[in-house]
Order: sequence, then structure tokens, then C-alpha cells
Amino acid sequence: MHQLTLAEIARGLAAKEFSAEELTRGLLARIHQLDPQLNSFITITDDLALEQAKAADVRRAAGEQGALLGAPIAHKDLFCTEGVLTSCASKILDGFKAPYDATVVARLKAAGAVSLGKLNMDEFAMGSSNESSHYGAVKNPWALDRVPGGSSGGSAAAVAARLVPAATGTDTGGSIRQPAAFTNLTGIKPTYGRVSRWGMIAYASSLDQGGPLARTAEDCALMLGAIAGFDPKDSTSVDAPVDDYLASLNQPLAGLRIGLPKEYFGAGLDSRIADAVLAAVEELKKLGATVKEVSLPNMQHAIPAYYVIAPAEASSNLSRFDGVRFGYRCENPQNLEDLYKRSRAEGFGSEVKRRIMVGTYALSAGYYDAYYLKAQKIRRLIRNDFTAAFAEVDLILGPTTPNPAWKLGEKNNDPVAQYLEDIYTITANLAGLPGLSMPAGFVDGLPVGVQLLAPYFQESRLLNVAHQYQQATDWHKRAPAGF
Ligand SMILES: NC(=O)C[C@H](N)C(=O)O
Repeated sequence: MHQLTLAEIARGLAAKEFSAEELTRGLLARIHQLDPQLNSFITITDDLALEQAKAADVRRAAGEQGALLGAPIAHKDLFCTEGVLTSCASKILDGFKAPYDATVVARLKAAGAVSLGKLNMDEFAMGSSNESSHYGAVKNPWALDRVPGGSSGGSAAAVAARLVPAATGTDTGGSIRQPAAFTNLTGIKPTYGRVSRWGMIAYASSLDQGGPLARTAEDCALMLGAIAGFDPKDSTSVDAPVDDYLASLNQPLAGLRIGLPKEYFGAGLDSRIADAVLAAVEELKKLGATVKEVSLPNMQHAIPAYYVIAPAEASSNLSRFDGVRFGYRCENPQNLEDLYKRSRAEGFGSEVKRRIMVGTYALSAGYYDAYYLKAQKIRRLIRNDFTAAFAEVDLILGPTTPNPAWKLGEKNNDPVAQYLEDIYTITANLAGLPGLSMPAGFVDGLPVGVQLLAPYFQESRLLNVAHQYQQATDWHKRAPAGF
């Protein structure tokens, strides 16, 4: 049963081929058996999952029919889950049980999805390799000596290893798309404002967006349909109707205009990844798409701008972790200042501290204009580049990452080397655009991702193109050996 996609599970449950309880028991056993190799789960909620599965079976027996009713999923550990440990993979939140559900969690719960637990990640979502977690690094099921990507590395590893058919993730600078690329999954970062951030522990609030990681575009469509939509509890949530993502999957691609930004195929890109991406373009041409070159001239400034804005917002957001209100508190504080200082010094890991310091510096008097304000101006230029490109094409296509998954530990001593790996994903966050990564081949047995970017709120277009591509190819069906 673990081989089934979310959509296949939905059909199987509807046809009463198996019950939610059977499915849940099977997957929980699989997680206990196989996850010690991967470390993708921080918390496995066996009892709660079985309770939810039984409740879903009761609802179905009473005539309810929702596609996700009884479907197993799991959540990145930065979504608040009522009564369940929510750590953001940080020692500072060790032992913290959220008092309420994030909107994303609540919506999936209401749809009847069964949560199997909480997934490992980079601490506070800061990282591209899932090595900064307080609970240890996550391993890539395609090569256990390699990183699964980050920060949603636990979500990616668990879904790729068939421990759960789909999972939530969040994407501030690529954290859904890059791990999806490294593990042969499909992942979509929706338009900023499409999915509620309520109850999602904030990293960089003007960039963060939640979304699904799954094995197919169809599964992403199913899950996104359940979590997208206006939420009055998130002031940045957009009050616009949600498309029927499943309904548009089967639209033909004839006449689709694809733009290949020349900056996405320049220096730094592994030529074997370039070849795989161009082969995907050929496949899309066969399906009726036309292709032309476009330009995003300000892309070269994206990494410096992102790595000023994201730490600046993080330094503000993370000030709430003071040793008083949540999670970890140092022993024997001598006074209030000592309590703050030591709780934070002992509770945060080194990458988080680095970003708090960079961000505080960038926002400090005298430097604000030179760094933060300038980065915001670059952000506008990047957005303008996309607006100009989308006047000519419907979709932008390129590699998701410049290189395949690297070895565990390889980039640990050089944070900038790791930041540079985000080159193709962060522009979508800076501009607020939706982006999707889909499997498109292998390099030395390691998965390669193709990234698709669309204008605001055109998630249905991204899912449609990825689904059509997946009807014509089978890269996404390949499973890592041993899982
Ligand atoms: N959170 C993300 O989207 C990952 C990005 N590499 C970062 O560290 O900020």
C-alpha cells in the first residue's frame, strides 16, 4: 500500500479496497522500521493517527466522501499542531506543545486527513541541507551519505522513501522546491498570500509560504486544494477564489509559451543538469509548447538581497524566543538579562545565531539604508524582471538547483557555499511568485528537478504543465532502492 500515491489512496478508500485504519497501521509500521536510516520524523504520533484514521472510517461509513478523508500525511515540524510537540527542529522549542493548530493543519484535519507525525527540518527553516536540525541531519533515501535538501528535508525524505504519500513543507527561499528536486518529488510553493501562514512558525514573514510535497502533480493539486484560500487570521492572506486545481490538470499544452531565462543556464550549472532540463523542454515541445529565451537581468543580485532580507526578518521574528514564554529555559538564571542571554545562547544553533546577528546588523541604525533598504529595492527590480518576462511567455522554466544533492557535511563549514545553491529558487520568493519543482531525470543516480514559474495565482497552470509532463514521462515513478 505504501506505493500508492495520494490520488490512488483516495480512489482506494472511496472504493472501500482498504480502510484508513489499515493504511495508517501499515505506514506507521513502515516508519518505525525504516525511518531510523533516514531520521525524517521528529515525532511519530501513532495513537493520534489511529484515532484520526478510525474517525475517518466512521465518517466514510456514514456517507462522507472527501478525497482526503482517511488519507495519511505528515507535517513539517514548524506547523503548530494542537497538543503535539512542535519544535521547528530547535532546542529552544524542545518540549513545546502548540496550544492550537495552524490553519493548514486545521484544514487538512477538517478534510479528514490523518497526520502520522511531525517531520524533521533545518532549524527554523534556515538551511538547504537539513543538517542544522537539533534532532540530527536527515539522509537522502537516494543516497544515504547525501543531504535530502532543506529546509523541508524531513518532508522530502519521508515522501521519497514512501513512508507517507504527501507532506506539508514551507518555502522561504526554496525549501519546498529544492528538497523536492533532490529526492525526485513534485513540490509547489504557492503565490505569497495563497496559503495561510497562521500557526506556521515565522522565519521571514514577507517570504514564507506553505505548500505540499508529494510524488505527483496530481497529489500536489489535491493537497493544495485543501489548504489554499483566504484566512482572516493571516493579514497577508489574499481574499481571492481558489482555482479547482484538479479540474485544470488535463488541459492540453498546445500553444503554451515557455521562457528559458538565459541567466538560469550560465556559469555554475552542472552541465548534466542542463542536459536533463533541456530534455524536459523537448518533451514539453512534443506536447505542443513553444520555447523562447527570456532574460531576468537582476537575478545576479538575488542571493545577496535574500540573505539580507531573510535574516533581517528572522532577527525580529526570533526575538520572541526568550526563555520565558516557550520551550527551553537555561538553568539557574541569575536575573532577567541572564535568563534571556543564556536561554538564547544555549537554545539556538549556530546557523540561527549567525542569521540573527547578520539580520540585527543589517537593520541597525546607520546600516539600514545600506543593506535592508537596498535589498528591498533589488527585490522590486527582480519583480519587474518577471513582469517583463511574463509579458512574453506563460511560464518560465529552468533547473531547480545548480547541482544534485551534495554529501552530508560537505558544505557545513562554508555557509556561503550553501547559500549559493539557492540561486534558482529564491527569486520566486523575493517576487512572491508561485513555483513548482518536478522530477526530470538523474545524474549519477541522483534526482534532477526542473523548476516551473508562473504569474501570480497561476498555480493551476504549474500543476497542469507538470501533470501533462508526468503523463508523458516516468521519472517521477522511480523509487529509491531499499524503499
Ligand atoms: N527556508 C528556505 O527556504 C531555505 C533557504 N535555503 C534558507 O536557508 O533561507
